[in-house]
Amino acid sequence: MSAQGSFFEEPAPDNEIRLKNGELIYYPQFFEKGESDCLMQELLGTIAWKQESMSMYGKTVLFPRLMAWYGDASTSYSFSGNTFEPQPWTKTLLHIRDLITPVAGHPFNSVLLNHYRNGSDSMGWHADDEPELGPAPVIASVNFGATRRFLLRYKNDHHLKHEMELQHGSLLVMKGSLQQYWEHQVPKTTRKIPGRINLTFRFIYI
Ligand SMILES: O=C(O)CCC(=O)C(=O)O
Ligand SMILES: [Fe+2]
Repeated sequence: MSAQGSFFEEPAPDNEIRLKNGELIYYPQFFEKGESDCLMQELLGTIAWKQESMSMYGKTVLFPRLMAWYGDASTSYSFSGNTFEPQPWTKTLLHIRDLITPVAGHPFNSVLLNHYRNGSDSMGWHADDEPELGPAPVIASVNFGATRRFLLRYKNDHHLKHEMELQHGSLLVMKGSLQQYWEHQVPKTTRKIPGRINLTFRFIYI
């Protein structure tokens, strides 16, 4: 196809996944392997990882993963009864943020990090639809380490599903009305797998 032909036709990029009332864009190799390996080690060693707890039916339950919250000083974030005060940006987190911002086409002032230590660590069904994220949040999700399944289901019809495998060095941008209409999860697996780190860059409206 000539350059002119492709210019006028503007084919939808094949990394775009258009769901009913929501949109995903997946870049499987956003970071090359060597850089991904370095970033993973750097984040494992420098982030203030913590196993947080939530209260459920009057009991204190530990989240099945380690977490950390970084961002601009003004951004605090609440979910599952917790309010997280951000730690100041590290050099590595700013480096990653500055690479993904032009691709996501949206600024980010905070990042939630999750460390899934093995296949028993997981994240249950939820949508990132807290009011401070605004009505149609753009969320950029960066992945290092073990490939994990990422499942989506339509809130009003659980038969409507989408499944992806998020690999080492990948970037997934969630946008449009995805958080309003869809939930997502990272299920447990019995496979013997190494750890995985996920970073979700967000914009908190203050
Ligand atoms: O680990 C993932 O891929 C998902 C993380 C997530 O959904 C979140 O932090 O809200
Ligand atoms: Fe999420």
